[in-house]
Amino acid sequence: MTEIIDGEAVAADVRDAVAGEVTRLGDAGVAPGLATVLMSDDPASETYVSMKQRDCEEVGIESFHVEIDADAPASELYETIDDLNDRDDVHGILVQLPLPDHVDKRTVLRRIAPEKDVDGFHPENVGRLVAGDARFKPCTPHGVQKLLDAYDVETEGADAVVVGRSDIVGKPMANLLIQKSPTGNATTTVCHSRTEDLEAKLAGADIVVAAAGIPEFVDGSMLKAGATVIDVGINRVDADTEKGYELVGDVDYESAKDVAGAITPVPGGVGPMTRAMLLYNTVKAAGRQHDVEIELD
Ligand SMILES: Nc1nc(=O)c2c([nH]1)NC[C@@H]1CN(c3ccc(C(=O)N[C@@H](CCC(=O)O)C(=O)O)cc3)C=[N+]21
Repeated sequence: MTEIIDGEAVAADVRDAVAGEVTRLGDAGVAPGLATVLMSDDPASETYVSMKQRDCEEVGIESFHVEIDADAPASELYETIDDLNDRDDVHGILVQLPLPDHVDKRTVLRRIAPEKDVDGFHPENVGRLVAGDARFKPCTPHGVQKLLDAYDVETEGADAVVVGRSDIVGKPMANLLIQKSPTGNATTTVCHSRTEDLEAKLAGADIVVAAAGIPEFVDGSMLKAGATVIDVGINRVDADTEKGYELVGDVDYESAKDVAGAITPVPGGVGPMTRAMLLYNTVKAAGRQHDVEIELD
């Protein structure tokens, strides 16, 4: 029987643990705060940011939201970041991606104080992750790690294939999987758009992390029987539904679910975990900024 990996349930456990730490911070006189910055008219981005605010409310984290006109000059975003960097009540800062074309992402990500970079995208934090001394693990790969751990998926000695090489998911995911740690020690292959024979790479994979951003890119015929399949894709495709779209992953769920040993659904898999790990990083950030020990593993 294929196990369906319940991201909502594991995320709820993470939120419970985070809420406990919010209480501990409160006892120490600290109210953890997360700032979200949205500079985009994209409806999906708006949805994600409002979900993050709702999550904060649920666990008792203060949330602050700044919206910047998508046509505004980049300087407006820089000034916003500088202000948030200086504020004592803001412990984490998330600038929602993607940004408009006239705004240089690298410059923006470097401007966020590394201590408040709860996405883990600042080059200093990327470097620390690669060096095995992460300050903040990026939320999506960290969430995947938590899912694997919650379902006792053995990574040590496993052959893992990450499909996708983005800075946000593919690269940090591969890094975590190869690290010397109880949730690492996997032999990891990273595939991408220029990979010659994806099928051959996937055929031997015990763990597949699909993060290519292409709807239903991986299908069941490519998988090894019993593989653990983690679907990071959250693609909105046009459909005859109330909203006018439906969410599909990077994995063709119907064909994959009978071959896989365990699989994450979309929605309800990795997405809720990404949001939960953002709360986790925010509480960690607040603890460090106020010298309060945070007990989250
Ligand atoms: N600076 C930055 N940090 C991010 O972490 C970041 C970002 N920018 N830009 C966009 C992506 C995307 N992302 C999602 C997180 C959760 C869901 C999520 O919870 N999805 C639900 C369904 C959501 C729905 O119904 O539309 C699920 O999969 O069950 C989706 C998307 C974070 N991102």
